[in-house]
Parts: sequence; C-alpha cells; structure tokens
Amino acid sequence: MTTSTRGAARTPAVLVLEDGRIFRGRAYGAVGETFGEAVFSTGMTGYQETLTDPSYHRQVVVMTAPHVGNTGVNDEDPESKRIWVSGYVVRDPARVPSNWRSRRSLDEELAAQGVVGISGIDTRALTRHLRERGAMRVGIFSGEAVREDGALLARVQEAPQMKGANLSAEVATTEPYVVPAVGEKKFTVAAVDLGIKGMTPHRMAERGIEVHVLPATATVEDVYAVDPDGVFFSNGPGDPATADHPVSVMRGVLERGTPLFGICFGNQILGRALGFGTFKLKYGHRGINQPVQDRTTGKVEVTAHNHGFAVDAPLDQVSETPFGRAEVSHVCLNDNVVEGLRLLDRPAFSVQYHPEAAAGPHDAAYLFDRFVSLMEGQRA
Ligand SMILES: NC(=O)CC[C@H](N)C(=O)O
Repeated sequence: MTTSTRGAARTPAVLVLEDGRIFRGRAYGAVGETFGEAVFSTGMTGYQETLTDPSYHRQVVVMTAPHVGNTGVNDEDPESKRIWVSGYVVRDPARVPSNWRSRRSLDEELAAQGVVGISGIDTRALTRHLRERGAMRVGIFSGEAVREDGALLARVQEAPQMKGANLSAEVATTEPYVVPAVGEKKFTVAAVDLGIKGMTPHRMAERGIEVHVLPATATVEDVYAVDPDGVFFSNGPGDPATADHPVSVMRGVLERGTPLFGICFGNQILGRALGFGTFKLKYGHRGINQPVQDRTTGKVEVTAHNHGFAVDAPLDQVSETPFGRAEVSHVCLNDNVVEGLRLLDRPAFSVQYHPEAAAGPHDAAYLFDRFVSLMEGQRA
C-alpha cells in the first residue's frame, strides 16, 4: 500500500524487525508500508541493477554503502522492467543526483514504482544486527501506517518467510521470447527463466548465441522444441527446495547430455538434480566484492553475488551422482560456501554467483566462454 510521494523526506518512518528491534528514520521513495526479508548488500555502486534484479523479489535490501542515489536513475541500467525489491533502506540519500545519463532521482523512481523505503537510519548497526542474528522478516511503515505503532511487530511476524517460498512464477516471463545473436549466429540456447536478469541473455548473444527465453513452467518438450545446442537455467528468487519442476526439467536435460549452464538459482537446481541438498545461509552473500576461487584453475576472482541459500555438497571429494561424477568447482574464500558445480562425465556446470556482471566486476566472464566451448565440443 502506498500513498503520497511529495515531501516524503520529512515524513517519519519506522523499520521493525521480527525480533522486535526498531529503527526510526524518514520515508524514502513511496510512503506506506511493506514487508519482506531484511538482507544487506555490500555493493558501493550498481543500485539500479540491484533494485531491478528479480531475485530480490520479497526482500527488503539494506545498503551498507552510506550514500546512495548519487548518479540518479537512467533508462539503460535496469536488469528487468521494474524494481523488484519489496523495500529499500539507505542511510544518507543523495540530495541532488549528478550524472550525464540520469533522468530522475532514485527517490522519485522508488516513489513512482510504489516502493516503500526508509532513510536516515544507522545502516551499519542494522547490518551488524542481521549479521549476528541472521536475515529475518522486516516491515517498513511511514505516513498513516506508523499510527498503529503497537500492532506493527505482530504484523511483521505474520508476513511470509523466505524459507519455503516458491517465487519464480511470480517474476518470470509468461511468454517465450528470443534474444537474437549479435553478429553471426553460431548456437541456439534454451534459457529457462526463473527470474532472469537482462544482462545474462545479452552476454550469450554477444558470443553468437540466439537465446530462446522460456517461462519457468517450460517442460522438457518445450526446451527441445527450440532444438537447442545448450540449455541454461537462470537466477531467481525464493527457496530452491521448492523448485521441483525446474529440477525435473533439468534432469531431463542431463539425461540427454545436452550442454548445460546454470547461474545462482540454476546452480542450486543443478545441486538438487544431482541429489545434493540446499540450505538457508545465516545472512547470505550480496554485493559485488566477493572472492571466489575457481578450483579447476586455482585462480581467484572478485565476483557479484546475491544468494541466501546454498548447495550442500562435499568440498574435497568427487561425488557419485545419478548423472556420473560431480565436483565442487568454485568456492567462496570468505566462508567456504559452494559457489560452483561441475559434472565430470557430462557437459554441465553452474555457478552460484553472477558472471553476467550487472553490476559487478567482469572477472567471471570466462564462464560464458566455457559454455560456448561445451557446445563446440558437442558438435566436434
Ligand atoms: N540470485 C539468485 O538466483 C538467488 C537464488 C536463491 N533465491 C537464493 O536466495 O539463494
């Protein structure tokens, strides 16, 4: 629910965590109320890409960077057609955006899209709280919504949890569409959209791939109807433990031995397809500065992340799976979380992070080239 936007910066707002901790600040973006899972992102830049990443559906994003909105909002950087975060928390919003591409302020854009935010709170204290206690449900209330103060905590505690949430169908395309190859077309890829970011098909297209983006409900038959050289499973919101349909489609692809690549949710689905479990991390990885090691080369890359769940697979041994031998190919150097999987007997691999780099460093772009190599290998 949202109401007015004018003068929002003077409107009091309150952020209520499900464990009862409260932060008071001022409205930012739309005035009203919102609920979601409170998570923090450590990206210093790239707020447009963060806000429009469909994987953030039902999450309230706390920015650890203290000053947000400096470069305003442009029409080129969104990763999808709308803002998906359910709420936005910043300490000190830019008063005057300044960038040659800026079309409007971030405050205006949030308000125009009905996204309720809060500013002027101690985001460092909030982040430390989430780091100690874990990601949890939160509500942001401003304007009329603040008046029923006493009832706010109970309402936060009634909001849905992220664990057990099945959300891909709420964000993915309902109709298939094609992203044409840039230049000469070399391959066709079926990309199952579980909440895909716009840059991902683009990274494939610039390597000569024609990308057929399919709805999350696509069947194995739909995938093979485009006669693909490779199949891709995208990032997406929600709990991978609920993604039974994409897991069964992926098993169909693995059975046929078609080259397969997955990103983020796609990595969790590969984990499940191989028989591994997934679990919720205490507070997850979000930002554009996470160190990951590619264990196949030993190289360390700085990468973009947005995940709250992870695959539970043994780090230091090859696992026997229904689709042959598999190993953990990438690991996060901060906490040893599984960041990539690969099959040794079939052309399939995935990563838990974001090689499409929107926003983020481009260190992991080689993964798209690996996918191309698998498709070339299959043709040879
Ligand atoms: N970016 C993603 O694909 C996120 C995957 C999943 N929803 C998670 O939080 O771990």
